[in-house]
Amino acid sequence: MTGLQQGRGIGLISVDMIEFRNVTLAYRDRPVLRGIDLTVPDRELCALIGASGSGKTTLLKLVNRLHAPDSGEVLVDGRPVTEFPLARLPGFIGYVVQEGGLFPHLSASENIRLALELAGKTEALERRIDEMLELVGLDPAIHRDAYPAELSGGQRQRVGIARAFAPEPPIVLMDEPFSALDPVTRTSLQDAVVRLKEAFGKTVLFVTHDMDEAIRMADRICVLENGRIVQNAAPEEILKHPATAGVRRFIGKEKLWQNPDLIRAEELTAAECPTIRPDRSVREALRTMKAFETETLFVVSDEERLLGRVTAKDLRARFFLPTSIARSVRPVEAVVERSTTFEAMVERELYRSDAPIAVVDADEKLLGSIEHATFLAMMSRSVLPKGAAQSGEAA
Ligand SMILES: Nc1ncnc2c1ncn2[C@@H]1O[C@H](COP(=O)(O)OP(=O)(O)OP(=O)(O)O)[C@@H](O)[C@H]1O
Repeated sequence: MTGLQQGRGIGLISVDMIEFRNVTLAYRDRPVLRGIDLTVPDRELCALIGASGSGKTTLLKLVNRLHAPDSGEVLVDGRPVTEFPLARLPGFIGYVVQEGGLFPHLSASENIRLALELAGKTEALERRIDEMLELVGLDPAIHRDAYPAELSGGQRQRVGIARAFAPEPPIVLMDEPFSALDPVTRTSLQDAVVRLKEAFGKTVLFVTHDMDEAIRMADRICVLENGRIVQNAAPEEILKHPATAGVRRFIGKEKLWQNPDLIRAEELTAAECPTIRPDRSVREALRTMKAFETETLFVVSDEERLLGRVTAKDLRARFFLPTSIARSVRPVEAVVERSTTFEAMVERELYRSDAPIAVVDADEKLLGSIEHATFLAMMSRSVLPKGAAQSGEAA
């Protein structure tokens, strides 16, 4: 839902986009942000990532005016943030910090109610509070009257998230909200935020140190180094083509392999994939197999469309017959499109057969094949369910 449709009463806003235009900022003459140009499109989650001191938090705080740039502009929906009345910002921009940033003297429900009231919401507050607590996985009957000191770190964080999203602000800023949490709570809250963002259509700017978190949650990852953006791209692009040595180090060597949803069939496809036409003789097929040291050949039409495959075992039985291979062509069990992810291939349990996997384009033209050994090697490098990897090795 757009700002206009929500009728926030702060002008004719129709898109919830954040823009930084050539923003610079220095603390006591020490440059912290050096010419930042960044657009966070409507409804996207952008993760700001970078080493400690690279300027992430400072950049984030420019949006809700906790800092002001020395030069350049910060725009929300094309309007400088300085035009938005400070008093209305809480209803317009949600803000979550580490440990939730709750008011300690207010209960969970009072913390959320205050955010709703500041945003000018007056109706059905109690129902809204309970709904929000439930959305972040807290039981209102147990937690609504608890004070922050009576909640665990993860629960405080959940209340903080509920409070930020409760007024349905079009923009949510999150500053390392999960860094103090154990991995299980962390994952569950990461999923909760992505769910809330999708459900309410929010634009989220999210500061993190953790590349796994960024990959899991973000539509775009913006890497900061020393006050400059060195790369701003989709997680897949960052993993496959890190722009600088610094980004590469930040990602770590194995990160791509740990994200099988980002690896595509075409990247595993062997360049050399011998094929044969269906009118060729059995002898020719066997000769080709011998030359390429393979036990199977894909059969393709003159237009390179995949028709099936032949195996050496089947053909040897017909060796003395002066016939074409046409009658020995069998269907290909495993066919994937070039963009199919490795994760999807594992879900289809393609590791169970030792036949090569055919990779085709949208017109079913054969592009190449993925060897069984390549598939298994990938599985052993990836963090896939152990059972899957083991049964693959046994196949
Ligand atoms: N109020 C301030 N006064 C002076 N210097 C500051 C102030 N706030 C931040 N800095 C400096 O600005 C630089 C960037 O700080 P910032 O908090 O934006 O970095 P960050 O990337 O978010 O770091 P971290 O990951 O450690 O939170 C740091 O060198 C910090 O010391």
